[in-house]
Amino acid sequence: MASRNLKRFWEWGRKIICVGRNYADHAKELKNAVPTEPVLFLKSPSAYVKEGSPVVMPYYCNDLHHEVELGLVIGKQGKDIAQSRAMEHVGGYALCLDMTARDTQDHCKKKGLPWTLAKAFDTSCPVSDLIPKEKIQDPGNVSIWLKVNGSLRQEGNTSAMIFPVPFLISYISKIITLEEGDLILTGTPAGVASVQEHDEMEAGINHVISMKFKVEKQS
Ligand SMILES: O=C([O-])CC(=O)C(=O)O
Ligand SMILES: [Mg+2]
Repeated sequence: MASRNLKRFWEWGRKIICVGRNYADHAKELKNAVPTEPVLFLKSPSAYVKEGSPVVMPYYCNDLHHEVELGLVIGKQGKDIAQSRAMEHVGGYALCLDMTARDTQDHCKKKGLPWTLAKAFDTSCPVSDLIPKEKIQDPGNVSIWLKVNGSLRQEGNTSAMIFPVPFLISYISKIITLEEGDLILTGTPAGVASVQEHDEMEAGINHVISMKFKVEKQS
């Protein structure tokens, strides 16, 4: 039994584990090779932001990108989880944005540096409310979309993931123990692009949830 209510998982201060390049169309649009193993990175728990508060572009960033992603909220602790049991560890879902300082990431890639400044800054992880597990019958067939100022920028289906959800949970849990309240971001489909100060991003999962966030610049 959960000791706390998973409904406010973003307040738990737990890990945010992100999968990169999990859609071939997105890997290609950024001229990255399609991976043969998952690409993993972390966000800080202070990256969480909820509807009503803005996404704040860091002072060193001049090219902030949106990435809409399906999030898996872990409901049960586990290590070395078999793929066949992976879904038992999912307590629910969340719609997430993996906000990325793309210019900073390009710099880090060229210099062989970690992506922390590009990916883990405060407000880099806008999240929806918890989506109850039963509202998503199959995490391998979910349509996600994102608009900026009303124009559609990203539209994808999780069926296009290179590494599907049970594989990701099993793979990650061999390396990092999954705990209740952790969040896994499963990667973004194609269409990532820049947002500017005062832009409004709206993202959704058809018939399930939608959310809006304004962009501000750090002073
Ligand atoms: O920054 C990137 O392109 C990697 C990533 O997060 C994703 O594919 O979702
Ligand atoms: Mg991403």
